Amino acid sequence: MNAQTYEIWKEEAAYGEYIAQLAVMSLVDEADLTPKPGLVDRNSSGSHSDMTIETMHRSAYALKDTFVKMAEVSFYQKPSQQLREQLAEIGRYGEQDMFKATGGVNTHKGAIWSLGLLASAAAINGPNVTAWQITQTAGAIARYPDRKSPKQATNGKKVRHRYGVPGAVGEAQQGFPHIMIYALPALKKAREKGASERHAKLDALLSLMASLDDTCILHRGGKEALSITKAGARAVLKAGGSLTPAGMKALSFLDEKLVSINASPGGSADLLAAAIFLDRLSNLSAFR
Ligand SMILES: CC(C)(COP(=O)(O)OP(=O)(O)OC[C@H]1O[C@@H](n2cnc3c(N)ncnc32)[C@H](O[C@H]2O[C@H](COP(=O)(O)OP(=O)(O)OP(=O)(O)O)[C@@H](O)[C@H]2O)[C@@H]1O)[C@@H](O)C(=O)NCCC(=O)NCCS
Ligand SMILES: Nc1ncnc2[nH]cnc12
Repeated sequence: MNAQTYEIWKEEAAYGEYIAQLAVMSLVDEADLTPKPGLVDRNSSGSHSDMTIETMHRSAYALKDTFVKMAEVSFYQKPSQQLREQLAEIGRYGEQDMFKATGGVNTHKGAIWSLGLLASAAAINGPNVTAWQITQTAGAIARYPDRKSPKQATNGKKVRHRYGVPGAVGEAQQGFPHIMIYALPALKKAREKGASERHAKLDALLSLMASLDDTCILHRGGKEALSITKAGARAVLKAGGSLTPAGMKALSFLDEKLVSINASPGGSADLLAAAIFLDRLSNLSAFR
């Protein structure tokens, strides 16, 4: 390796590491955000009898190498069939690492998918790009088929077929509209109102829950659970969001309701982590 190649290699390795660290930090931030309706947080396990905050942390840290590898295979690439299948293979190994770290519990399967595509897109585009450019690139990768995908039915596949919703795959293929139209604007709006980071993230989560057709909720509780979730999240936002006492009361009511029907907005949680990742990447742009 000559000196110039070594310098390029060093910069790429550092940027891949930076992207992966941001991805892991975003997962940890999402897990730590409290109180979240129906989800694992620092106060409770929500609707999940098999997960705790420690499980979420272990899972997030175990995924660091997966995100590093996804970034590394993406430098100097464009969205392509080959890249899609390389990411899918790394993603499937990542799922195994997650199951090893959690004792077989599915904590972040959806997040490996969404954040994996965004980490790859971030590596393709390099520093100082907008969230829109990254989500568009990620969408272009997701539109290539994963020809080696196992044929067995997943919860998501069953639910997509039954209710005709786009699910995690459609969300990515469309360039993550729920992040661009709901989560990132909600973060911005709350900050403009002077909200703390915690309240801004809670409002971003609620804005996702109010509109997302979350296959995790549909699988566990069907259409009724999804309507309850969307209406409950809208009620919190209508009451002024997590910043106001009335909004917090409505949030606590929604949490109790979701736990009582065993509903979990796991898809919204994943998209919140993805929005935090994009927000950090475009705000920090500290990498030189
Ligand atoms: C392409 C895959 C994402 C597979 O997707 P598929 O639709 O086939 O379904 P699932 O296996 O069900 O996974 C989808 C997960 O995505 C999250 N999600 C749900 N709705 C949306 C949405 N509208 N937009 C974005 N994301 C969404 C959700 O993940 C969270 O929930 C999981 C926990 O749920 P829980 O009910 O507790 O646990 P389960 O095990 O599902 O249920 P039980 O059996 O216990 O009852 C947790 O993972 C959260 O993250 C959905 O679950 C992708 O997985 C795939 O193909 N991977 C292989 C390789 C690959 O391409 N990798 C990535 C390359 S970049
Ligand atoms: N905080 C959380 N609780 C439950 N499932 C999740 N999936 C992703 N984040 C989650």
